Amino acid sequence: MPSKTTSGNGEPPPRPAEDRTAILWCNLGSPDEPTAPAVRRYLSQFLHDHRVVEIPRALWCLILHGIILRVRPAKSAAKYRSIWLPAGSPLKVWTEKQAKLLAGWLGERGHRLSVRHAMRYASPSIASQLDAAQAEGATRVLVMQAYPQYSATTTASVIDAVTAWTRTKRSLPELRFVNQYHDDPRYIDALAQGVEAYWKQNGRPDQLVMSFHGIPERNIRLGDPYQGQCLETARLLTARLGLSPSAYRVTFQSRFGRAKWLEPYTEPTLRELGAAGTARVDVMCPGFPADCLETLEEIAMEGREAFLHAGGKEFHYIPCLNDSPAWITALTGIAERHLAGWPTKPLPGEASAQNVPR
Ligand SMILES: C=CC1=C(C)c2cc3[nH]c(cc4nc(cc5[nH]c(cc1n2)c(C)c5CCC(=O)O)C(CCC(=O)O)=C4C)c(C)c3C=C
Ligand SMILES: [Fe+2]
Ligand SMILES: [Fe+2]
Repeated sequence: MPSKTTSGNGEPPPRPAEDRTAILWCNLGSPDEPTAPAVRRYLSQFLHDHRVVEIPRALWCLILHGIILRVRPAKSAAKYRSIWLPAGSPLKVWTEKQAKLLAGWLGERGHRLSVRHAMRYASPSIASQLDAAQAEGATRVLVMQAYPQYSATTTASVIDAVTAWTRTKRSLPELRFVNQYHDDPRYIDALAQGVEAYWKQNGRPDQLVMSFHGIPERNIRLGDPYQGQCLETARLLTARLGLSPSAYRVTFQSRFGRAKWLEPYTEPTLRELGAAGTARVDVMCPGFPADCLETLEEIAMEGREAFLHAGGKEFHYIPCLNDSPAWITALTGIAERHLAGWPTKPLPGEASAQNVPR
């Protein structure tokens, strides 16, 4: 008869696995290359997500396959080509670098864990990175997102992708989600340091425009907290910078389709400021932790053109947080706060408990 300490075949029972933590650093994702077919694949996955477009399925598939996926890929691919880096899409390059820096900084602070970057659309997918983390022995996963402001269109969609993965698995890691950090003092400080450093080198503008990605206004009416969180980020940042209300604007960009999105829209605001004779405008995008198509092309190229063409004199684009030390400090702090209770450093007496010989 097998003893209580064997698994029934004479072998000792499986040793309780040591808990290992992984952080999943998630962003939106980019096409794999700046070509129309690659952009079509990317947009098809992105725009089939019901969190992103809430139009009834049958009607939306008609519009999507009949018009959008025929016309938009070539136009978007040309825009992607204008910002593409030798190593790939800026969004992907920065997101990967942020994950590596976060791993390094947490490692230097004594944490034993891994950090993987994942993309909601295209690659590397959330499912593939969760598989890889589990294959490495991760029993705990902290999901962090490159969306400081919560929106169902982005944050909830990442959570959907993680929970879709859990439905395919028998043995699940413990999971935690960071849903938002729009008012985290470390995030605000990282933004402020970026602006202050830029102004120290380049002088100050007449107007600072803080441009956030838009969403349909209807989503706000249905309870999405996104707009309020953007406004709170802007309030905290301008207070930290000591700006009076007449020195800045908060705007929303990247409108898609004909429905009413959050206003004021960025590009008309830039035209209005140019036409009103504003000599210099600086634009920053506090909701985007990494530079991407929406900041480098839509703001730094198209926005510049709109402002100058309307009569403005000087346009400056202040880069996103990207790999700034203040941002990696902020990410490290946000991660550490959410890791509480999941020891990633040996606790007094605990290290030996996991090494008791059997
Ligand atoms: C269709 C509706 C869209 C909603 C709603 C939306 C919300 C949303 N998006 C971001 C962040 C990013 N969006 C990016 C690109 C992008 N966004 C949409 C549409 C919606 N976004 C499209 C169709 C595209 C693709 C490009 C194009 O064809 O215009 C990006 C950049 C991706 C890159 O590869 O660089 C980011 C980042 C947020 C934060 C948000 C809601 C809060
Ligand atoms: Fe479809
Ligand atoms: Fe978007």
